[in-house]
Amino acid sequence: MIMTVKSASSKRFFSATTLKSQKPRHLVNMIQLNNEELASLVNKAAGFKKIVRSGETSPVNHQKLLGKLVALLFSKRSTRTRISTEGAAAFFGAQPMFLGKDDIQLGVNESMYDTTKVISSMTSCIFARVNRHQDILDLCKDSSVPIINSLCDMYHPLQAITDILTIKEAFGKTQGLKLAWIGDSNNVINDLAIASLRSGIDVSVSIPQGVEFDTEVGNKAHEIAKEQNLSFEVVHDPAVALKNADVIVTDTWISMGQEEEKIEKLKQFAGYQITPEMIANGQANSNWKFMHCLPRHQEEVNDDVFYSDRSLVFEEAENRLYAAMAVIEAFVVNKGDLLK
Ligand SMILES: NC(=O)OP(=O)(O)O
Repeated sequence: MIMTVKSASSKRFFSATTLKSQKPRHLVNMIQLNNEELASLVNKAAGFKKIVRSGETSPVNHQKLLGKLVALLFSKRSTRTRISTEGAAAFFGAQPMFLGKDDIQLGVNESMYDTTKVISSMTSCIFARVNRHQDILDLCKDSSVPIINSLCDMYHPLQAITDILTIKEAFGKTQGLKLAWIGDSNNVINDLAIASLRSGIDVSVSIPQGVEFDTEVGNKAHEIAKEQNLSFEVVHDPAVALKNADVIVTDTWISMGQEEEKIEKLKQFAGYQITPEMIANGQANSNWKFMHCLPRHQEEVNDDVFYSDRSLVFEEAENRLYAAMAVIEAFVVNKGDLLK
């Protein structure tokens, strides 16, 4: 039976329930954004950087989430993600609330479903740092406020937005560049590969023999590359990836929670430490720059590269703040309208 809404009070009820049942837009990974949306987030981040760097107070921005809570549901430790998301929340006038794994009932006394319902009922968004990608998907399913993936085993979208901003600042453009990844197959390169291709950057990923690149991400990367006449490849020889590269990137080989694999990983990654000799041997472009999302370990890059004037690592770390601001504005203040 179809019921028509007739009375004014019914109409009010109808619209209120419709509003409440509207699903928020979440930030899961770079696959879910289109090129324009990513570019808009990067431009927004650059705009916030100008505001913050100029020292100007920004009363309009500081009011946008005044009196609201921003939850940081973190089951893993963090320096950059925690500082940048807390800083971004404060910039918009919100109170950031850090909910570490020893702070709340989740996982000990309470299910993810109940926790999600409760946290989202009292906050304006949830930055979630979890172990499994499925946890992000579960949060998205049950949350009434935006979930911002703040790292899971598959993706790290806040880092990818940051990295595109950092590349754009360093080169004045993104189109026409080549990015070489020399390292593990992990959450950072999964999102960075997609974000780079969405920004007009060719991508060459070098991972050791025996390490697999994620199939779904690889397929999507090839699809975007084909659409945009770009190149995406996964190779096992760092010299192949480095040939004509403008941006050279790596990350830890031993992710949080995998510390017991260290000895095996060091053997598997022999020859993967980024050094000036490796870069010269690979014939990177003369204007090459180095990036690393941090924290860094000696085995993946030596000091001569990491602390050189080619290294963008600390600019990149600071840019995390502006990426988090852009994401809060787009997903929370503008309710998922990323082009606004
Ligand atoms: N790059 C990054 O996510 O750093 P943290 O783990 O310190 O947040």
